Amino acid sequence: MADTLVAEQAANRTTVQVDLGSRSYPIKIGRSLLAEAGAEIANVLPGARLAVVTDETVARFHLDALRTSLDAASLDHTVITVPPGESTKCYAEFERVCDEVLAARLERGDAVVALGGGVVGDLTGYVAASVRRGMVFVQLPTTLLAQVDSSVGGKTGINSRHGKNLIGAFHQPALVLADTGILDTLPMRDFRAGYAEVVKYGLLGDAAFFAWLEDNWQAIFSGGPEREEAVARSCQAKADVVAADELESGRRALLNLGHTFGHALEAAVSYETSRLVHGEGVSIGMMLAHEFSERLGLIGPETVERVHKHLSDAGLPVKIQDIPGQLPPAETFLDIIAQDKKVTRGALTFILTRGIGEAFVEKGVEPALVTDFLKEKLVP
Ligand SMILES: O=C(O)C(=O)C[C@@H](O)[C@H](O)[C@H](O)COP(=O)(O)O
Repeated sequence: MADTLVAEQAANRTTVQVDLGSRSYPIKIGRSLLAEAGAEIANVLPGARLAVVTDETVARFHLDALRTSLDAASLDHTVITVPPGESTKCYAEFERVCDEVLAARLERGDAVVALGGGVVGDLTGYVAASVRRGMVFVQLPTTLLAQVDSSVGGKTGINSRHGKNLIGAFHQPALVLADTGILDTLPMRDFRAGYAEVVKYGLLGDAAFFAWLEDNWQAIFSGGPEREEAVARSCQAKADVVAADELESGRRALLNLGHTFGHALEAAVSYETSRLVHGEGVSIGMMLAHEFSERLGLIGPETVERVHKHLSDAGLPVKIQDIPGQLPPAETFLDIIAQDKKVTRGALTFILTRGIGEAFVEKGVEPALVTDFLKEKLVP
């Protein structure tokens, strides 16, 4: 997966390039990048005006630093603040942010800038994709999850009452700046949740990376240089997949490992982040994908056990019972899964695996098999 590595190392910075022809863009990774955001953005978008979208929590910690940097680069900007949490990915906030961008009279060639985690990035990207039929989009991800996954690849969108991310567009950013220094102050629950997406890259296509994570996860958590390496390797893995299949007509679906079950779990708790955040859903979802693969005779118990051990060593939830409170029956999960974007002509699609690093896309999975499996997994 890393054979097209195009990373430049300079002054403890790494640049991973997402190669998409005229829509190619760099992901810059390293400490203190937020303080340089003004200069970086001015370099890519000279003279642009900006709408910075952020949430109230991120604004409290990081907005001043960004504004100082934008002012120093003479970048005229307005700030739009949204509430924190998954419920912000909704029609009402989408409408409000679009209207505020228009009220600020930004032009198509001006930029909408996401300062925040996955929720802010997904919502802001969809605003950027929609206002004036497509404005320039810049990602300043402030969580591990956003730095290794959601800020890269151009999936933008909001949730619907019918499911997660069901309304959206592919709209690539022009620039991603991942300031890894910000992760020092990220709450541990959010760091862990982001780590689930890091593990995903190993599980889906890079057994050596998974083994490296088994050896180095503590250094990643404690902020050693392994952290930057994990972010860069994750971004490179994602960049390779996205460059090969931008619009998810095939291989990109591998990035959805753990997400079919995970999204259903998030919907089942009505996106209440006190019960489950996205990365936790992905962790349980990846376990379920491995257990389901075992059920289908694709892998043995030792593989399931290895994945279970690593995720639980890292403090991530690994079973449905780790989610507090009541959950709906298996049939309700099936209804949610039937709305998944990977469903083709009514056939359920899952990302399954033949081993660590050997995930594959399986179309036409028998619904009864999934229901029976979930019934068992839901037993308290
Ligand atoms: O970028 C992708 O492609 C992914 O599937 C990455 C996922 O980790 C991410 O959560 C994505 O937003 C989920 O996509 P969706 O199409 O299942 O909504």
